Amino acid sequence: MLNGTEILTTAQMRAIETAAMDSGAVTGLDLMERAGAAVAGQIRLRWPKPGQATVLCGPGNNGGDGYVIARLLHRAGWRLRVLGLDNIPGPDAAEMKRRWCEIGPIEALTGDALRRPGESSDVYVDAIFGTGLARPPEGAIADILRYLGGSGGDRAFFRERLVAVDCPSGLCMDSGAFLGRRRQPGDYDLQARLTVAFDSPKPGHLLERGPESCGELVIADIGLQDWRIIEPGRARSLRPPALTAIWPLFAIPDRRRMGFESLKRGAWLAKRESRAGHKFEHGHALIIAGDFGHGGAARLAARAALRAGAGLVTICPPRSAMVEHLGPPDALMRRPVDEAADLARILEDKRITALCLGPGCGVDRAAELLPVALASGRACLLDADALTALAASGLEGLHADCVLTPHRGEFARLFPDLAERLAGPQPPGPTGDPDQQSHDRDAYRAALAGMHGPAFSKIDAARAAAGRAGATVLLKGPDTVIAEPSRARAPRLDRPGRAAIHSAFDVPWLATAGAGDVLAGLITGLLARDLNPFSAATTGAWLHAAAARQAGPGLIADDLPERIPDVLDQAASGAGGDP
Ligand SMILES: NC(=O)C1=CN([C@@H]2O[C@H](COP(=O)(O)OP(=O)(O)OC[C@H]3O[C@@H](n4cnc5c(N)ncnc54)[C@H](OP(=O)(O)O)[C@@H]3O)[C@@H](O)[C@H]2O)[C@@H](O)CC1
Ligand SMILES: [K+]
Repeated sequence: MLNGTEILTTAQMRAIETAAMDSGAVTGLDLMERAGAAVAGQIRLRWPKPGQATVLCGPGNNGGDGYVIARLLHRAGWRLRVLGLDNIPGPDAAEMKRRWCEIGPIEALTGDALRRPGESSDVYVDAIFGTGLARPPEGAIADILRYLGGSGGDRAFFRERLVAVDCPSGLCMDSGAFLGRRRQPGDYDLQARLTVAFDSPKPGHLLERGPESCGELVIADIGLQDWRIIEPGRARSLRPPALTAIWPLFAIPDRRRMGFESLKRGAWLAKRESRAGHKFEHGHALIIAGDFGHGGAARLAARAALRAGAGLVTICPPRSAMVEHLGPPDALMRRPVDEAADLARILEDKRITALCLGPGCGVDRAAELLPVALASGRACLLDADALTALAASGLEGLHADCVLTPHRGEFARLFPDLAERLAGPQPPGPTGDPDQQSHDRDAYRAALAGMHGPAFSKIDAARAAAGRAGATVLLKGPDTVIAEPSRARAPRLDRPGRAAIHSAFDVPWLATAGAGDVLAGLITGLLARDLNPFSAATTGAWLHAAAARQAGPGLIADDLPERIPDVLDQAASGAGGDP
């Protein structure tokens, strides 16, 4: 069975919906009715006393959901204003529109109508665009979206009252970017109080602007689960390869969907921990440290590697910095490494299974040791200064057992063109000029080539980077994306490997000095234990945020490794649904 962690791209969602309808078991009308009922139900939960609602309906099926919501709220005693377009939508939305018209009028969906004095509502339902948004909103609709985002000075007013159907309109569900806008937080970006999405989270709910714009995210079950499984027992849906999300599930109301992949993996880790065995069966990790006075980063990494369950961990500073590492933990071993030859000698011991290079290392030292580390063929976690050295070497020597953990700045040093695409404006939408439109659409489609959605996403960037590096890439952030290179025998750009999103927007205190070093150590420990690079990176990211969640605000990086036993314990006992 699939679990609540799987996210679906908009293309996968459409494929599943089509498969369900083609089977004859449900109709599009059934699905739309369920979707609308889910949103109306969530509104009634939060506003138990019927009030006034304004429902804004767009040209497609998202608008169709809006007409259902209007009908169901009306039935529950709400006063309704429905604003819509005079287009002829697809058959399901058209039928829902017809059913609403038997109840009440539809006003034109214009900024003037929305702004009309004396028409204030308790709830505004944004059913303008959903997963079908294909290009930046323009004209009257763009004006409406800006107004809902606060261009009239009412930002706080709408933030309290806006309920988004499937997603806030204008937000690209494959990237979390507002189409046609700058990637940075912009003025008048829509911010909903509540977003009710259907069946599964989409990448856009979890990436970039998505989490803030969606507000509280509720995933509503609309009965599509039978069409999400190709092979029983495998959490894979339709091609392109599934994305998995490891994320805090506090917003998902259905507890049955709370068993999730990382929790299971945590339980598995803890189980392995309790299995009797020799320490070497759990691997041996080397953590390279830097000059005197810079050893804290490597010590944090070493402590984390121990907590992640590596059988042995050795920290390797230069001889002159040895004294800095003489304190606890006593479980840590120490060996000096002054130059590349020292490291090569240590690596003659075949029992060393992984090494971590970068935290507090210094760029020159990292550059000297990097070729030996890579040539050893051991699993390598490369972070911080090692990434700078790697960028200078043109990614030379990387192999499939490497994990790179760049933040945005390091990513830009390693993959400047991808970073530029990621930061740059979205492909422009067609202009309002009818003579220009077909030309613009072609240009727009051309600009989309090579992306999996309407905008170049962090997933696209991480996947392209992993493909280029031939290694697993973990692009850090509150919306960490992890991508592995294609596992096809000959790497193919059109057959990327797995990707995961780890959403940790709920633990802002994790952005603290040394936290990245702990993450590097956790992943190194897991690599040492022979987890494959993708699993080590995703599990490490989850452990890291779970430990931060346990520690709470006021966290310093030193606290993180100490929380790992509790996280594993809870995972093993199946408790702590919100690890
Ligand atoms: N998946 C499911 O299981 C279920 C999905 N359901 C619902 O369906 C939603 C998806 O519906 P959808 O595919 O009709 O897309 P939607 O978001 O309504 O927009 C498409 C319309 O907008 C237009 N358009 C696009 N961009 C534009 C622009 N910038 N400016 C102007 N127009 C623009 C586009 O026109 P076109 O590109 O064809 O010219 C088309 O007419 C989904 O989010 C969910 O709410 C539920 O009902 C049932 C279960
Ligand atoms: K919407």
